[in-house]
Amino acid sequence: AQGSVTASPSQYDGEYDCPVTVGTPGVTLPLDFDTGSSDLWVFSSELPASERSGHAYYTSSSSSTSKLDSGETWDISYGDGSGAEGNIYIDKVTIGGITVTSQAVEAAESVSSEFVSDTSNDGLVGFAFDSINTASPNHVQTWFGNAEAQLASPVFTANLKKGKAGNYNFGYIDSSEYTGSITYATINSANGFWEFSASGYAVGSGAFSSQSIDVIADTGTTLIYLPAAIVKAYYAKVSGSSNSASAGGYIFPCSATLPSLTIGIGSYKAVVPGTFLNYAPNTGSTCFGGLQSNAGIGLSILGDVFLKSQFVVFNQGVPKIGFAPG
Ligand SMILES: O=C(CCCl)NNC1=[NH+]CCN1
Repeated sequence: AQGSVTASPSQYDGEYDCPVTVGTPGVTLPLDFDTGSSDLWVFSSELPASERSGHAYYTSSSSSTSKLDSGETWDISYGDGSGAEGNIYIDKVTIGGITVTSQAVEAAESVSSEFVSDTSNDGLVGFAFDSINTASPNHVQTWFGNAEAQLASPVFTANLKKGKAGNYNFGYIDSSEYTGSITYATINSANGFWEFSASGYAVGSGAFSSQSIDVIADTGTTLIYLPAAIVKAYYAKVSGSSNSASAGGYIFPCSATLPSLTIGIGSYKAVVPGTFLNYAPNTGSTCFGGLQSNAGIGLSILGDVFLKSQFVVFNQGVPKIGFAPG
């Protein structure tokens, strides 16, 4: 089998949400596909009504195929401080025409304020490795982990776009979605992430600095977070930029022309256009950068600002990750 699903950007490309059908009869929810986590959870009838407002949700008792995963709970916290927790049902989950008949569906009993106010999604689908799934006392498998047996190849691809719909594909690599060739990096999945070593960086037309940068590819994080020294070198080329405590990161005059950012993957030079690095308006005539320091995060993250400039292959079989111009 193979499948494909549309990925729709929220405002400012903050996240990319995809339709996922759960239960019988199916309820279709827009879920945030997240390669930085490994829980599939949904807004549910078990939430207080106040936390469900503005959201669609899953009602396990209305699904004839739902079965309580007795004794199992989940409780997740994300890098941005948001979180959710609840209990678990086993039910049917279909994405892009591929159905997993016994998927652990983590039903939310409580969600943090970030999720209540983010009405773009009604939950997340984690596409990282099972080792960081939060279900307890037993891990549950990701949807992709369960779907792999149906796929010709243990791969999914991300073809995210700036300001318009893109897509995720499952089980195949569509050569019409990229140009040139795909360059792969070996994945170290010890921390449960799609983690690899980038080979260096360049700012605009400047010299490429060869250095190993430990990063994760994370569709669930909006921006790019790199070591402070690299970020400082980037904004040194943006006149009027400053690292603003009140804004929570680097800002600059919205009239600034931003240099591109090149990230090395092996010998491949992945270029993020300067326009992608003006993330969104801040206050007044200042704008907030799509590249920020990883200080306090503990690792570097290639989030959507980077990923939407590339075609990305996530191969869980090896594991390895591949990049090509989108
Ligand atoms: O939590 C992280 C960072 C892992 Cl280091 N990414 N995934 C995500 N999902 C919602 C907000 N962020």
